[in-house]
Amino acid sequence: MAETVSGESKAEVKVYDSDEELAVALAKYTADLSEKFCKERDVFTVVVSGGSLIKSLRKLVEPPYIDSIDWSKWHVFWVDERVVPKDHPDSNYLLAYDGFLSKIPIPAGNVHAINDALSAEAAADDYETCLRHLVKSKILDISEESGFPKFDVMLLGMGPDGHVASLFPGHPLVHEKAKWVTFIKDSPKPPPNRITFTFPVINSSANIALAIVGAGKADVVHKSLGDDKSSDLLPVQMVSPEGELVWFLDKDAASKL
Ligand SMILES: O=C(O)[C@H](O)[C@@H](O)[C@H](O)[C@H](O)COP(=O)(O)O
Repeated sequence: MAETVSGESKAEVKVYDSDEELAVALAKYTADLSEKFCKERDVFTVVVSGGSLIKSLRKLVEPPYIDSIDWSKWHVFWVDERVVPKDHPDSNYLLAYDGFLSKIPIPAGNVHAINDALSAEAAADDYETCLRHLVKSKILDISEESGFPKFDVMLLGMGPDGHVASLFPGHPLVHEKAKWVTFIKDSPKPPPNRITFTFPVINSSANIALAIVGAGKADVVHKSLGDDKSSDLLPVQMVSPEGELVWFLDKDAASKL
């Protein structure tokens, strides 16, 4: 059973007894949104991070969801990507392919990975161009409020330092206001070269799920959801979508709340 802890913002915080229960709930959450957006828009735009999030999505590619979801309507994107070849062990594409994409009947053209032949800077520009085309073709929604693309859902992890996407604490990229996609060449988490969505894009989302497991994240979860806002905001605290934000925590990650 999930316990819902009320956060101080409009975010909903759900705590699960185990990593397994969290994975079941995250699958249902995603499948329910898929049904809603496929009905409303006839497409479903889904953004994933790398890291442990992909493991947390494992129940989505098992019955009943593997059979009930209309995968042909899905368009998949990465909130951040390491600038390495797609078959490199550090690639977020490869992680998602092995854990998720290889198991579902999604059209290859609906999987929007970066161009791994380009430099970080060029790959970021190229990915932004790809998003602009998808806005023109009405696959990707645009926020009337912000003018930035509005994804149906972002399924994100958080690092133990409070980073989300490749937006790290204290890095100037957290303040980017104009670009949709940008690049980083000095990521404190290896590998150093990455591309990342910016906060204006992240925060234009219709839905964001933050899936966080393990005791190693407990301190930062406590800081993020606690009252003490005296120091600079962590990137995860800057996640504040137009739509709904749900934190999915296992009890270890929530142990200091
Ligand atoms: O490319 C990346 O590094 C990820 O996209 C990154 O943003 C990840 O989501 C967090 O670092 C959390 O990763 P963990 O859940 O593995 O700690």
